[in-house]
Parts: sequence; C-alpha cells; structure tokens
Amino acid sequence: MVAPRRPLVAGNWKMNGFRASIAEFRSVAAAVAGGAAGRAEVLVCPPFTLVAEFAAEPREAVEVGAQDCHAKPSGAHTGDISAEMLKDAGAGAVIVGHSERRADHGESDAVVHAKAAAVRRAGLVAIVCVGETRAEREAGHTLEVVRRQLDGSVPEGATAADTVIAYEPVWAIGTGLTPTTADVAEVHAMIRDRLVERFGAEGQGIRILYGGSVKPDNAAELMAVANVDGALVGGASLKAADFLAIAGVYR
Ligand SMILES: O=C(CO)COP(=O)(O)O
Repeated sequence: MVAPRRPLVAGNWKMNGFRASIAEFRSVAAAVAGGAAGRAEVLVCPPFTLVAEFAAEPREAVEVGAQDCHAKPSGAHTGDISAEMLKDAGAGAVIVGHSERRADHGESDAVVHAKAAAVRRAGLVAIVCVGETRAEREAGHTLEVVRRQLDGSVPEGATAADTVIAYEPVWAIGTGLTPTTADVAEVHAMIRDRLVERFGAEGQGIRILYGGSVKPDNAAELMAVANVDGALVGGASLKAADFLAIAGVYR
C-alpha cells in the first residue's frame, strides 16, 4: 500500500526580501504552528542571504529552503553556494531548475540533473521545476517538452522522501494567467505516469506541485486537481496573509 502524499505548500521568494522581512516569516511560522495549514507541510525559500536567519527562528512547523545551488560540494566557484552549505545553514530543501534559472543562466536539463543529485547527496529535498513556454504550448508540444525536462532533470534513484516535482508553465509565472484545471490535470497525470514508470512505488509517492500565479482566490480550485500535491508560490508567498490563505486550503 502506498502512503498518501502529504501536501506541500512552498513559497519561492525569488530575489525579494531583506532582514526586515523576517516579520512576514514569523507570521507564517506562528500561524502554521497554530494549524493554519492543516495537514499540509509548509516551506519558505528566501534568498540565500536570509536562509540561516530564517532557519534559526522558532519554526517547528515550517521548513526553510533555498532557490538554487552548485552541483559540487565545495571548491573554486566564486559566487556559488553548495547544497552542503545550505544544509549547514539550516535549509531542508532546494529548488533546482526554476525556469528563471534555465532562462537567465542557461541551465540545461543536464545542469539541473547535477544540481538535483547534489541536493540529494547533501541529504536535502530537491524541488525540480519543469514547464513549457507559451510558444511550446501554442505549438501543442507541452507534454513532450515537460516529459523531456522531467527525464533529463530528475536523477536516478529519486525517492518520495528526497524529490518533489514542480510543474510551472513559464507563461503562467507572474502573469496572473493559469492553465485550465483540465490542462493541469493532463500534465500532472503524465508526470505521475512517468515517475511511476521510472521509480515504481516511490514514483507514486513523489509529490507534484503546481506553480504559476497561484493566489488565494484560485488555490482551492488548482489544489483540488488530481495529482496536484500542493503549490509552489511566487509573488503571493511574500505576504504572510496571502501565503497563509493559500496554505489554508488544506485545513
Ligand atoms: O515561479 C513561481 C514559483 O516558483 C511562480 O511565481 P508566481 O506565483 O509569482 O506566478
């Protein structure tokens, strides 16, 4: 029997936040400790500069994560940060392969694969992002593109305990646009099938998040779609009230 998947609501702060933003994090941590996210697990991924500080807060119910890492554990890589360093700072998870990194830093599936493997090597949870561009969707290539990214980015031996997939259509990020629930269901079903093909029962347990313009007013509808095991939230994760309203879907 496969254990039910525990939903995960993750906030990706991107390049936003200063030390004063700890007030928002504290509000989230306190509310979640009081049951605001129900059965969902909650993760906040601030920029590198805030990871250690957030992780040192009283936050028994909330995990802290990072938004990227280098594939190597240490060495001559100026400006980079390893998964081991993030673990040392108190992170429990690392987002890899976000479309903004794929676009801004030219990260290929092979690079993302190496980063995801590094996150697992460090004993952290890798949140591996995939998603098609608007042009790819309009050309009818969504399933093919997402499947290729998934196969190329998720390392061998992935388990439900150390890997999460985030489906984020590039055209839905920061635009206020979202796919129809039928479109989300189609992509998530394909991802699930492929994970089960590759990883068997573990593939059944790996959580698949939806990301891209998740807001308090559409979260319930999106989270109710089959094989949607939570959300990866950008803009709406910066305000505690909005982020908590989204996590509150699982109360
Ligand atoms: O990219 C995202 C999360 O990683 C989604 O961002 P938005 O929620 O701002 O659309």
